[in-house]
Amino acid sequence: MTTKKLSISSEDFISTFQSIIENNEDMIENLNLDMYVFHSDNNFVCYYDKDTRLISDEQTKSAAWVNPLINNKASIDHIVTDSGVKQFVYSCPIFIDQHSDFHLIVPCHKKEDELHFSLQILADYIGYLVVNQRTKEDIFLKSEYQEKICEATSEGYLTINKYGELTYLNRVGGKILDVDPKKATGKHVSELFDYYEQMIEVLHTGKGWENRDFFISRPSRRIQLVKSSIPIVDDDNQELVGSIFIFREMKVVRDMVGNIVGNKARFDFADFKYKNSEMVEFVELAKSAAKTDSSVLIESESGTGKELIAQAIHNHSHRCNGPFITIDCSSIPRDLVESELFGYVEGAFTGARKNGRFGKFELAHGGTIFLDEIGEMPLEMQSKLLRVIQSRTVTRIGGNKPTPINFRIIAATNRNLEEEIDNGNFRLDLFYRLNVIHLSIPPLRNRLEDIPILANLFIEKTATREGRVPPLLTDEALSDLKKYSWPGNVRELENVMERATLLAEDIITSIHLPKHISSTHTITNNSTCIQNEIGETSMEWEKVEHQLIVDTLEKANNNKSKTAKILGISRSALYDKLKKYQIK
Ligand SMILES: Nc1ncnc2c1ncn2[C@@H]1O[C@H](COP(=O)(O)OP(=O)(O)OP(=O)(O)O)[C@@H](O)[C@H]1O
Repeated sequence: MTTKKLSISSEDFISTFQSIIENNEDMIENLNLDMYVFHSDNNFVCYYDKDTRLISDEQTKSAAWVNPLINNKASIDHIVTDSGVKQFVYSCPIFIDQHSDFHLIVPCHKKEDELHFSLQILADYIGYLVVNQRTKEDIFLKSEYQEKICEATSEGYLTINKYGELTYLNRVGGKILDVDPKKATGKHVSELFDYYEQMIEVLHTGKGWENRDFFISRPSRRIQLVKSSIPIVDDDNQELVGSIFIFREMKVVRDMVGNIVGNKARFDFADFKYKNSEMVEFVELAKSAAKTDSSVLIESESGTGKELIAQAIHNHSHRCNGPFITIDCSSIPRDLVESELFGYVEGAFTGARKNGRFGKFELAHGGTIFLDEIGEMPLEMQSKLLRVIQSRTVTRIGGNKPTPINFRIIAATNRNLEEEIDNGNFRLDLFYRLNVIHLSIPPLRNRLEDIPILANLFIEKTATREGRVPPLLTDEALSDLKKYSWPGNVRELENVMERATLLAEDIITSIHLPKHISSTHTITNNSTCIQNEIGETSMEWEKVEHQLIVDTLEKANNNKSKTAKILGISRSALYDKLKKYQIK
């Protein structure tokens, strides 16, 4: 085994030498000798003057005579000093971790084996103290570093010894567990925590675990923790000496996940544009719904702004700082709905992730859960959802512990749920639970006065995105927009205006609108001619758009959210386009 060489400076050496002199005054006085210390590279380190009893690191006396004495062996030599005096010199290597970095050189008038023996003991003692001092400093520094790291982290750290006694708890840990680290240290975990059995289990099995979740009862509250445990084994005898526990509050983990996944509501009521009096009433009702914590059911046609209103309600409610979790019940594969909503524990089914997974309900803790297209939810899931709403708890698939969740539900559908109930597709009891506050957004065809404001909003949005001046919407085009029935509501208008803005230069006229909306082709020969021209231009545009979508999809590895983001359109707009161009 190679010994690691301890690096030690002359300054450190002198300070250790100094403390030996001070602490062993009698012995040093008895020796009554001047002492030199040299480094193995023949450099002078320090000198102890027996008369003044001081150590000096200034080479006041020439010591060239000492050079031949510096070697790894203890020796006694009869030499002539620089001043011409003949004397014996004892040379004793000072071993520091088996390396003789320093040498104790002691001139003396007569040769005494016993004295040489005592000096070698002194040299060994110096070596021992230097190592000891350095090790103590290293250990101190290491534990200081470790403590500083543990205190600076946002996670809770706790250590127990092999007897199950708490040996360390950091400040964050103390706060999470509602325990004073100073008072708790030294106590057995069974006196401190109600989940101590899992902690002791690590000491019995010697096996740690990662990211398990726990519920613990504290005097003031019940909290859910995510915890990992690392057993500590003594390298020398392979004995288990304790365990470290690292933990976080689940709430913090959820917030973190939420921030990464982007579970935030973006829209506010100010983003909702309208003029129509029915809409004024609707928004007032939605605003008062925001002040309550009751479930809301929004039943409206597709594209009317249900999600926008759900986000605005959340942002206007006392839950505005909590997560806003959207679940699109129509897009989750049937057999994945349960795990998406409620999560699962490790080993719940083949292919289940190690350590299990959160469900969307858990992620919504403290916030709002938006169940979009609730009418598409499979019947068997409806009863599970009802249970969750009633009990306000979620049990992960394969688990047996219900987790209390604080959430508010806003559900939306473009189906007529009462009809679905009559047809046996929707549970009446779930409908009652969801329909505490009922909201319905009027379809766009019933609020023509909203068309100009919305059309201009979308023209501006597209032009800004393209870095252009927004084109002017002509009365002719506006009149066409008002005549159309808008089955796809505001979303359809948004797409039409986006397309028109891209096709037009300074003004948007009828010719920039899709054939089924535009009146141009029915008016004059001249217009028909223009229509034909524009028809070709539109076809050109569609070709370009088609290719653009295909290329972007390829770039985004067929990830639709990413593709929609790159193209600067909503996911649903992308789906519409995929359908339109029959892109699989
Ligand atoms: N009054 C409005 N003011 C501004 N934008 C609106 C308004 N209504 C709808 N929108 C916009 O229309 C688009 C469709 O809205 P949203 O997705 O909320 O509709 P939806 O009713 O949830 O649709 P679906 O039923 O298909 O899920 C969004 O881009 C939204 O911002």
